[in-house]
Amino acid sequence: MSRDLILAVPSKGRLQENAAAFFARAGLKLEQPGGARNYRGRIKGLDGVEIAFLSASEIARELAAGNVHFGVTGLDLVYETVAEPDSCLHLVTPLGFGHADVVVAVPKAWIDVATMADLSDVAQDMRASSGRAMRVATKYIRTTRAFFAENGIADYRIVESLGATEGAPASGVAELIVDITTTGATLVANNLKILSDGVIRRSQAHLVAALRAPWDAEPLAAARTILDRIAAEARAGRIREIRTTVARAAMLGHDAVSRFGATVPFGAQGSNLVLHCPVDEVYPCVVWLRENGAETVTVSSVDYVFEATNPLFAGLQGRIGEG
Ligand SMILES: Nc1ncnc2c1ncn2[C@@H]1O[C@H](COP(=O)(O)OP(=O)(O)OP(=O)(O)O)[C@@H](O)[C@H]1O
Ligand SMILES: O=P(O)(O)OC[C@H]1O[C@H](OP(=O)(O)OP(=O)(O)O)[C@H](O)[C@@H]1O
Ligand SMILES: [Mg+2]
Repeated sequence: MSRDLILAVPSKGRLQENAAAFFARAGLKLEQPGGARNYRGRIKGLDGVEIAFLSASEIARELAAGNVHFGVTGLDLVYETVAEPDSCLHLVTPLGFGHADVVVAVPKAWIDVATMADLSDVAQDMRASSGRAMRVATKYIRTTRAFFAENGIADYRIVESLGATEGAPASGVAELIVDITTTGATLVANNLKILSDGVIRRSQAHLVAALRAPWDAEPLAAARTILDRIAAEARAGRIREIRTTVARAAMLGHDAVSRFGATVPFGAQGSNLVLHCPVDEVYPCVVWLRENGAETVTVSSVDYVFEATNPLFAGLQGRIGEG
């Protein structure tokens, strides 16, 4: 039996390119031998990992079943597809792309309807006047049921919609919709508005681990490598490296920690000072260094910051065995 770690990556759609770019930035180049129609791949130069190219919603299902160890998919799909995600999945880290909100949207023409409480009144009025249930078009069935129940709305009917959901109210298939939106352009084009308390979930792509997957020593070791690289890339992205030569370098380094949240990764040696400074604090830190006698200060981006500790792997390790 294969002892490989199986990593599921979107094979198409919005998340595909971003996912491949994300792993590449972490030094993990996904290889798909045989082209886009081959649904198995590897990571260049890293043994013990098999890539499964699947659709984003399939990835959520495969994670819940424990058929893959890691997967990249949207939180919207995780919560829609999996009954009790907290018991079988571990969210390793958000990935900073694939942002979309799952929302309740109604026709703009409903000027008196702005909140979920108003929508509850609509459902009652509709039942009273026509004897029919209010209809909600969506593919987010589990998500809709849970959110409507939380808001005390019970008298409605879901019309399952697998595409072009925003068109449902205009075509008379449903009164309102639950769907994802990113720019809002599709809602506007279809004369729909989001209820003020109708944002059900803010979603983005996550790296997710399956607690029920077979976490033998080999896949666990591969996970450590992958997460080491991802953590190093993420750390590097949050800082810039500041270099200068200055009198009292050790003391200034010490002060920079409390003033700017910087770190002094290699300690101060003589008058050489190297700081890792949070991106937003870089310029204030440079100004302060010059005020304290530094003449030339250089700032550069760093590709990776590897540390002895790996919080992403520690987080995963802490949960394995729960599934
Ligand atoms: N503007 C967006 N529209 C759609 N999905 C988005 C958007 N932004 C981010 N996403 C994320 O991408 C996920 C996958 O959407 P996508 O449309 O790529 O898949 P799909 O082709 O619809 O998948 P399937 O065919 O399995 O239904 C969404 O569930 C969401 O998490
Ligand atoms: O707020 P916006 O930026 O306009 O994006 C939202 C739209 O994008 C998605 O559809 P997609 O294009 O993925 O088509 P699909 O319904 O076939 O998945 C989603 O279902 C919305 O319809
Ligand atoms: Mg889509």
